[in-house]
Amino acid sequence: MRKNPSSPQNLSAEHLLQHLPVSAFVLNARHQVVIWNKACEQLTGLKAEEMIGSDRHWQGFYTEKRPCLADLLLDDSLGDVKGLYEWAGAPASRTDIYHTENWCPMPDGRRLYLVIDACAIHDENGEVAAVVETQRDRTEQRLMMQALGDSEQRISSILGSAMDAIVTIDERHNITLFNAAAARIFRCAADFAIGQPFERFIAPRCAPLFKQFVVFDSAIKTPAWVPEGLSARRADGEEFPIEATFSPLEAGGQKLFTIILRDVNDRRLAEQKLERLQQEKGYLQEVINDEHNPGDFVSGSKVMRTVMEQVRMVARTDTPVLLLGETGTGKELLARAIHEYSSRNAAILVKVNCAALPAELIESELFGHEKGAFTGAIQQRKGRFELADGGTLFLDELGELSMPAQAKLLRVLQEQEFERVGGSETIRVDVRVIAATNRNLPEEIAAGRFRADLYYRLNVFPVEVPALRQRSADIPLLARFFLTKYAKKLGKHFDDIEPAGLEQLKHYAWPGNVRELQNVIERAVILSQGSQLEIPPLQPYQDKPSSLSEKPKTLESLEREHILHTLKETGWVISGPKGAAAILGMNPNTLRSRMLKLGISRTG
Ligand SMILES: Nc1ncnc2c1ncn2[C@@H]1O[C@H](COP(=O)(O)OP(=O)(O)OP(=O)(O)O)[C@@H](O)[C@H]1O
Repeated sequence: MRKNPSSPQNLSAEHLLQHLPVSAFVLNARHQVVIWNKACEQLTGLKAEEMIGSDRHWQGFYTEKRPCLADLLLDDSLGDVKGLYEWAGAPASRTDIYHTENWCPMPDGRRLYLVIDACAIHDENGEVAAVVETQRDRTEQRLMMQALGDSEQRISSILGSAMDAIVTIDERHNITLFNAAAARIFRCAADFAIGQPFERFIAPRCAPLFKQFVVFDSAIKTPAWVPEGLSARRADGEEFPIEATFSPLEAGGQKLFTIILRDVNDRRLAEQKLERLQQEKGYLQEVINDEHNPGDFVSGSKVMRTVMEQVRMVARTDTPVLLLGETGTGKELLARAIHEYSSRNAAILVKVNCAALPAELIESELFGHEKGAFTGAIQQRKGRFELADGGTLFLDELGELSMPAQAKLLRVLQEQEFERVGGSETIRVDVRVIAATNRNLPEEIAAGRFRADLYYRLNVFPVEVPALRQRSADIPLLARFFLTKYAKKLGKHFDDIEPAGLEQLKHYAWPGNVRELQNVIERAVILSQGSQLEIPPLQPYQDKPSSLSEKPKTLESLEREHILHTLKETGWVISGPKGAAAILGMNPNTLRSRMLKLGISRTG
């Protein structure tokens, strides 16, 4: 007993307060502590002897001076309660108990979440004579609630961002949880779905199968994965195949089932898109590695300006274009220009070098193949026709196309549809075809190597690209264009081409056309030291005059001899600035395929 109570009634009340298992203190009307009970000593660490008679009771709960709930009640200033407490009940009538909650920095350094109640004691005149305040430590519960709230938030954000539909059902099969993906997949808001039987979202014919997986039996503890055979039904009635996992779970004494499912069509579409993107990426990589740039087409001669006019005109249509001309005249560059000037330029131009492909692979390259269509076809592959859908397909070296591939190509051109090798599905595409060849197709037709009907189909708009020797006005323009290009690439500078060299260029026959000129300039840029580009002597090109007695040689045998001769000169080096391809003015790949075709090999 710290204070002599004035009456036996008070004695028992004070005694009761002192031994109350709840922390409590009592203030008189002058805010002085009159009781500081044992539980309060324990909670605050402050002794009753120090507190009784003082107004330092706030020190038990706060590090800085501020009113406690008991002070607010005494001063009748409960209006301030909201700003001072983490949580406060609405101030009620004077006789009521006031309820607040707060994080309190205790004198021993702990931070406690206290539930604080206070109540006024009135004298016989109805004046407030004292106030009792109690404090209960609810830190653990508060932290638990916080952790629970956090994990609930985390779970709901995981559920919300999951790509798969996540649905929970109770024993009556009624939906209790329906995440955002479920709402998207089933085309139905969660508010609408929750409470509905899940059977509503299962294709009716699959309901019996569904029931087999949702068995509320406590012996079943592991999830069941159903990869196929189940179909779901969207809110609008549309059915779709699903793969799903059914997992039994018990939460809060309630038996539930969680169903995680995804639209298999969505997955298939995504896989197809990915595959297509990968193929396109591979193809685009080839295009990037290719140095062609349609913006860099040099044409100064009258004849080339006419060609360019034709190209611009035909570009606006979907007509097939047949580019005819010797090797290296710029046919591919023109094909790219046609694509760029056309309305298809947002899609890609897909090139097929018919000469660089073994005959048996051309069909699979053009039309794609199904998995297992032939040895090595380990997966389905789209052909270049499919890749070019919406864009342009450029068939380079058309004259090298095999007869079976010609027949297929003809069908695509007529019907814009085809089947993959080894497949039966008919695929429709919207493709504009540009073809190029340096062969004389009427001669090839006569020799039975090219289909006449395909020739007439493609020959709707033939563009003759003249040989460089027929447009000598272009030679200085092209030579200076290549000079700038290679000097920049090699970090060199030249004022111009030396006059004698330029004359030589103008009078040379250029059997390899622009490609050969380009190679000559590239080599000159590498070798020249002065301010003028020196052109090395060019070997005059002349066909060996065949003696009258000699049997006239075929074009093919002449070609074979010429390639063989060049290869021997380069020591069988094919690519690079000093390789046979550069000297012959051919693509190294084209040269390799010509060698294959003509049976030229080092050992042979
Ligand atoms: N008018 C031109 N302006 C700029 N560069 C050109 C021009 N014509 C051709 N070229 C360049 O010459 C090289 C050969 O051109 P391209 O590949 O277009 O010829 P092609 O006729 O398709 O040859 P092939 O029949 O051997 O496939 C390319 O590097 C190309 O960039």
